[in-house]
Amino acid sequence: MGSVPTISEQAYSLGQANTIYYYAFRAVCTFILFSLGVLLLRKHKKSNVETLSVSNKRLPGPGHHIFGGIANMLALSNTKIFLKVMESWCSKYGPVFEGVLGTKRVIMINSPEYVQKLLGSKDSNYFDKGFIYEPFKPFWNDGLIISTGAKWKHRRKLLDKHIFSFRTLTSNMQIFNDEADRLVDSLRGTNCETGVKISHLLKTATLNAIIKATSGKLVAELEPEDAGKISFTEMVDMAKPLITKRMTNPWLLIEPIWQMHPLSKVQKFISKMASVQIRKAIDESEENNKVSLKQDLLAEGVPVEGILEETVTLLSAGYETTEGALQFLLFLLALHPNHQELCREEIDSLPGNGDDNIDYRDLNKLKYLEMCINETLRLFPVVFFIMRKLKAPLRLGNPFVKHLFNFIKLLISKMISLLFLEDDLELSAGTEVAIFMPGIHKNPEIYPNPNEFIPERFSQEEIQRRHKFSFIPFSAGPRKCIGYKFAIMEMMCLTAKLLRHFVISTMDKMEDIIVLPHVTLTLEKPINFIFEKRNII
Ligand code: HEM
Repeated sequence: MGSVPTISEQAYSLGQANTIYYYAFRAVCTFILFSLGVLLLRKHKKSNVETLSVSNKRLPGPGHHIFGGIANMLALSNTKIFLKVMESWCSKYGPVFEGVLGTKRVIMINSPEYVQKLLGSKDSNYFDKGFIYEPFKPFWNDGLIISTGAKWKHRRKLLDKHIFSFRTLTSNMQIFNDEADRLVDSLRGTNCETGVKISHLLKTATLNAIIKATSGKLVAELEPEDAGKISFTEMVDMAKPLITKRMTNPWLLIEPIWQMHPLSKVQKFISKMASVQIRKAIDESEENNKVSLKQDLLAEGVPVEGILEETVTLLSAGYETTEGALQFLLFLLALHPNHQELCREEIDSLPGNGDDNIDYRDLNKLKYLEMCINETLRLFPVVFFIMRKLKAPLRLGNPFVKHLFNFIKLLISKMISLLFLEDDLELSAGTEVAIFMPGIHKNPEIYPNPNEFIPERFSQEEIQRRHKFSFIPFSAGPRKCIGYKFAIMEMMCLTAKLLRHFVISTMDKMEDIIVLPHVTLTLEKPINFIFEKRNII
C-alpha cells in the first residue's frame, strides 16, 4: 500500500498541474493574440495595397531586362533545343513564372496545384483560349478546340453523345482491330536487318480509325483523284511547321504582316484543300447509313458549316497525336525488352475469343500495357503546351505554402508568409496563362529520376500518392481531351496486336533522337524499328 501524500505534497502536485494549465492557457492566448495581430496587419495591408495582381507585379522568369522579349524568342528559336530550354526554365523558376515573347507576356504555371486552379473549375466561361491558337483558326475555324462559352458547351455535349459515348467507343473496337490487322500484315516480312520506318503506316492506321468512326470511310476512299492534289496527311505535315513558325514569331500573328509573308499563301492552299477533302468525306458519309456524324449533327440542328469545322477538328486533333504517341510507345518498348515482355505476357494470357480480335473487356486486363502508355505520355506528352486567356481574375494562393502537409505547419507558414513574404497571388483578367506539360511531368519532386522509363509509377498505389493534376497529357477539367478514351483504346488495341505477332527492337538510341516542338512533339527523323515475327500457334 502506498503512503498517503502529505498536505504539502498535495499542494505541490496541485501547483504543478496548475502550472501546466497556466502555460497551456498562456500559449493559447499568445496564439490568439498573434493571430489577431496578423489578421489586423493583413487587413491594414489590404486596405493600402488592394490585391497584388500580376498586372502590377513582376514574377521571376527568364529575360527580365529591356531586350528580354527578344532574348527569350532567340533562346526558343532553335526548334532542336526548344524543349530543353523550356524544361530548364521550368526547373529554374519553379511553380509560377513569367516570360515575355516578343511583346506578349505569358504566365507559366508549373505545379499541379496551380494547374488544378486553372483547369479544374467547372465554370468554362472564365477563360478563352490564348493567342497561340490564332494560327489554327484558318484550319479549324471555330471548332471544339477553339470555341468557348455556350457554343463550346453545346457542341461538346453533342460530340460526347454521338462519337464518344461508351456504346460508340466499344463498337469502335472493330475499327481498331481492323487497323491493327492491316498494320500487322504490312509489317510481315519487313527487313529484320535494316529495319523499317513505320510513321506512314501508323498515320494511315490512326487517320483511318477516326475517319471511319466519323464517316464510315477509309482514307484511301478519300484520297484526291487528280495527281496534283495532296493527301490529308501531307497537308497536316505541311501545316505543322507553318503553325509553329507563327507561334514562335508573335509578329506573324499580326494579320497584315502575316498576309505579306509567303507562307500565308501556303496556309490558304492547305486550308482550302483540307476543307474540300473533309467536305467530300462528309458528303459521301451520307451514303453510308451506319456511321454518319453528319446525319447525327444535322438531326441536332447543327448547320453544315458547323459539321465541317467539328469534323476537321476531330480529324486533325485525333490522328496525328495518337500516331506520335504510338511511335514513342513502341520506341520505349523496343528500348526496354523487359517491359515489352511483361506486356506480352498479359496479352498472351487473354482468353481467346475464337479469333485474333481484342475485345473492349480484354483492354481492362492489359494493366501493364496501360501503365506503359501512361509512362510514355508522361515522358512524351505529344500535346506539350496549352494556353488560356483569363476572362476573370484567378487566385492562385501563396506559392510558399504548397509543400506543407499538416494543418499546424500550414497555419504557421501562412501566418509567417502573410507577415514577411508575399500576398496571395492573383492573376488579373486578360492574363495569358500557359502550361508546359513536361515542366510538371519531369519535376523530380513529383517523379523521381524523371527521365527514366518506369511504368510502375502508374500502379494504382503510386497514382493515389500523387496530386491528380500531376499527369495531364490530355489536359484536365471540363476541357480535357474529348478523345482520350478513343486514343487509349486505339493505342492499346494496335500495340497489343503488334506485340502478339512481333518482338520489337531498334538500333536507334534515346540519345540520338531529336524531338521538335511542331505543334505536337514530332520526331525529326522517324525511328527505325525491327519487327521479328513470333511463332504463335
Ligand atoms: C494521344 C493522343 C491525344 C493526346 C495526347 C491529346 C491531347 C489533348 C490535349 C492536351 C487537349 C487540350 C488542348 C487545349 O486545351 O488546348 C486535347 C483536346 C482535344 N482533343 Fe485530344 N489528344 C489526343 C487524342 C485525341 C483524339 C483521338 C481525338 C478525337 C478523336 C481528340 C480530339 C480532341 C478535341 C476535339 C479536343 C478539344 C476538346 C475541348 O476543348 O473540349 N484528341 N487533346
